[in-house]
Amino acid sequence: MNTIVVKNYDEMAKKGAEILYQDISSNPKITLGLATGGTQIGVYTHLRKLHENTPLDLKDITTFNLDEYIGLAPESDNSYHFYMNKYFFQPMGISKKQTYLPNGLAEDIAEECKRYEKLIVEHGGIDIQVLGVGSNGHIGFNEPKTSFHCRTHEVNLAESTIQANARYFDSIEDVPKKAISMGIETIMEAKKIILFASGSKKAKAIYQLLRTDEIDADWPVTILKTHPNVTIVVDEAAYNSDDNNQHLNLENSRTIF
Ligand SMILES: O=P(O)(O)OC[C@H]1O[C@](O)(CO)[C@@H](O)[C@@H]1O
Repeated sequence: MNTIVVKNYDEMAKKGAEILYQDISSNPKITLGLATGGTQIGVYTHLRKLHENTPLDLKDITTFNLDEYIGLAPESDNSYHFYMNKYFFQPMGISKKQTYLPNGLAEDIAEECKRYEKLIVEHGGIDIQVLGVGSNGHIGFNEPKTSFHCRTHEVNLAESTIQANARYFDSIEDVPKKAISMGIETIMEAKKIILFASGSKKAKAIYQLLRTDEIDADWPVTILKTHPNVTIVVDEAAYNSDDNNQHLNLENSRTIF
């Protein structure tokens, strides 16, 4: 794993945008796996600025998102369809036919999950998967104890995830309790993974990833230790918890301040 530690959220976002800009420039037919959440807003904002300065050729890229809430229409301003249009697709000038997200309104969710998996395969798989991490260690919406072998599937969101996401909704009752998420196996098939984390709320998850040798279903993010090409861009607050300072295990990693 290549670990890049930066000062704060803004530095994480800039570094992340630079990496993505480089990867997209070197492969105009790239298939990107994309994430949502507060972590990625800065990354997408900086990527847009780089694109405005020196435009990328984006007409042949394809994107697949990690997840979508079940029961939210694409027009709902809390849906991940809405988020992606607002922060990425529209500002970058990416057309609808290049982008895929799970349909949270599908009548048959199991069928929708199969359809989504098939689409990914038909596009030759994901070249670069962007990930955030939940404070409970989830990747996509794969909550603690999810099988490492699952493919795109229906998820019951953990109570801590519902609480964490409540900040975007009028009330906690409005937060969806279910989602469709790419499975851990689906994520792990990406050729390259780049994970972003910022803030002390993510420190426990980052500790489990960087400072223990275990691959632990209680911390889904720990599966990334088995992927051959992972870059982690993390800020000091997410990297430097009290626990993190005690057990340094930085083999195979490179740290830049
Ligand atoms: O970036 P946030 O808002 O902390 O969310 C963490 C992660 O959880 C998710 O919302 C669930 O997929 C991701 O989109 C995000 O990367």
